[in-house]
Amino acid sequence: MGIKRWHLVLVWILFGWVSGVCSLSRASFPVGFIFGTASSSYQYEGAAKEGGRDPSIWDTFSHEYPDKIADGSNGDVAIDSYHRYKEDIGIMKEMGLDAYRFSISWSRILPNGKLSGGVNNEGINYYNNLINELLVNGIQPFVTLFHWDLPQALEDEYGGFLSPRIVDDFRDYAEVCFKEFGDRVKHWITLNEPWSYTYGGYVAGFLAPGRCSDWQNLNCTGGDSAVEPYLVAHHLLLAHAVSVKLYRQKYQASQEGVIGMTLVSYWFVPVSNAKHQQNAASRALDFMFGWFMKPITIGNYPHTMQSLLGNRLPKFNKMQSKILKGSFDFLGLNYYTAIYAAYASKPNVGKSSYLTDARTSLSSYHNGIPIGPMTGTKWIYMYPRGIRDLLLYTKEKYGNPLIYITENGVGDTENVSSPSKEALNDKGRIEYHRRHLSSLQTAIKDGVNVKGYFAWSLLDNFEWASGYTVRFGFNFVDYKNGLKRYPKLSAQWLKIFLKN
Ligand SMILES: N=C(CCCS[C@@H]1CC(=O)N(Cc2ccccc2)C1=O)N[C@@H]1O[C@H](CO[C@@H]2OC[C@@H](O)[C@H](O)[C@H]2O)[C@@H](O)[C@H](O)[C@H]1O
Repeated sequence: MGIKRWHLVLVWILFGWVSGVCSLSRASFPVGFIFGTASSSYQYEGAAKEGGRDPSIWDTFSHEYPDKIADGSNGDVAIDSYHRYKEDIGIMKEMGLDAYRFSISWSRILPNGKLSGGVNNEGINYYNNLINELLVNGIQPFVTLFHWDLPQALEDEYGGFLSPRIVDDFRDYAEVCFKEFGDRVKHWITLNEPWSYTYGGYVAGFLAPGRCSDWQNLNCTGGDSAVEPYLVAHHLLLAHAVSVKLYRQKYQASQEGVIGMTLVSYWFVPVSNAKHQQNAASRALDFMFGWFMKPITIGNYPHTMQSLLGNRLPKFNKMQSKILKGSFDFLGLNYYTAIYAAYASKPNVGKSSYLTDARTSLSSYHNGIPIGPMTGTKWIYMYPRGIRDLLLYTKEKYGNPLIYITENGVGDTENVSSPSKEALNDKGRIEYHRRHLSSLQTAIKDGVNVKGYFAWSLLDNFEWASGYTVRFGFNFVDYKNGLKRYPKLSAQWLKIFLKN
């Protein structure tokens, strides 16, 4: 019996359906949806002692405590983007990216952190050149003002974000950036992941300035994990709020840009449907995401934090609450992974710490089973559903704000030092991003107001406590041979994704 005409039609329809379902691409997203990559100044620039830049706390931390960095490295040279930004922008253009998220080094603009210390014109020139090169290549700049590299001078003078004095200094720094770059920068992000800066720098001590309670035996440089995290977060929020107020009052009308903050959160999965376990997951979300999202939405901290922390949680006065409330035009959201949350009772021994304040126990495993497939990064288990769940939660709990996914990505820890076929064959990264983009597409269909996605990261770079031992880039950087850039398989995949 010959193939009938209707057989061919059926095969054609089936092929179309299968390829439509399996072949996710730019066309699967709304017209105008922005695709970009993200980076940060200390992780990419290098030129630590060039161009008039003074040290940040990361220069000090990595040099004074090399044992806190997996390979004892630092960002003195990093991947030399300070000198190679034109080449790197050429890579973005070749890949077909729409935008580039980068951060400004505060101590490259204001070397001693304060306006009174003088503006470094070489720093202004560098970022003008970077912004102009992006624009002539049709790439939108999304600019983060603070991605953890605080001027060391402010840490020395008054303890950095431990002091309320940081609020005015941050506002002055922000104003220099609005003034110098705001005619071309239309998307401002005040802070990157205030939770990570606070947790890593003042609770667990693995990020600069490396503070935590002595009794936690984490080899910290001093500190108090029960008090300092809440002070630092309070001042980060106030620094954000006064800068947004300044931008809106003095620059937004003429420059027509928008301003927000980037938060990171795990998605927390309760270990069972029992009420006390669901409450534990909700508390965990409050202590990581709500800690910052509630203040910028309603002007105060989550009730769970207020009731569990009492006087250890600073209070906002009326004016502070007023300028915090609604202090974002868009929310930047960084998502990497999910984690199980279970109820934990108040520890009857030992002292208080952020680590135990939420009365939750967190683990990537439950009954010996991981929450998702392991990846090349020890704390990242693949859980793409979590990006959708976190977005739906934000939509329902916080009034469906405009959101950009400002970071999503995964690192490889294979001990590869040269651009071998194996090193460039990063199928795991393609799978990670494809699955998270598919989940993001579902969230958009669910009505979440998300308008862009930035992958972490364009290039392998200095990964904080992991140094150069973890590679997140779509492009391989050969640290042993002139920092040459090589596209990985994922760069080819993303280029095709963006073309269709
Ligand atoms: N790194 C973070 C969040 C860190 C939150 S803390 C997280 C949880 C965790 O267990 N670890 C690993 C860890 C925990 C304790 C001690 C040392 C290392 C983390 O780093 N966010 C974004 O992630 C990106 C990827 O982060 C890497 O993740 C793998 C880590 O090994 C590496 O140090 C870190 O840079 C960074 O490059 C961006 O600058 C940053 O905005």
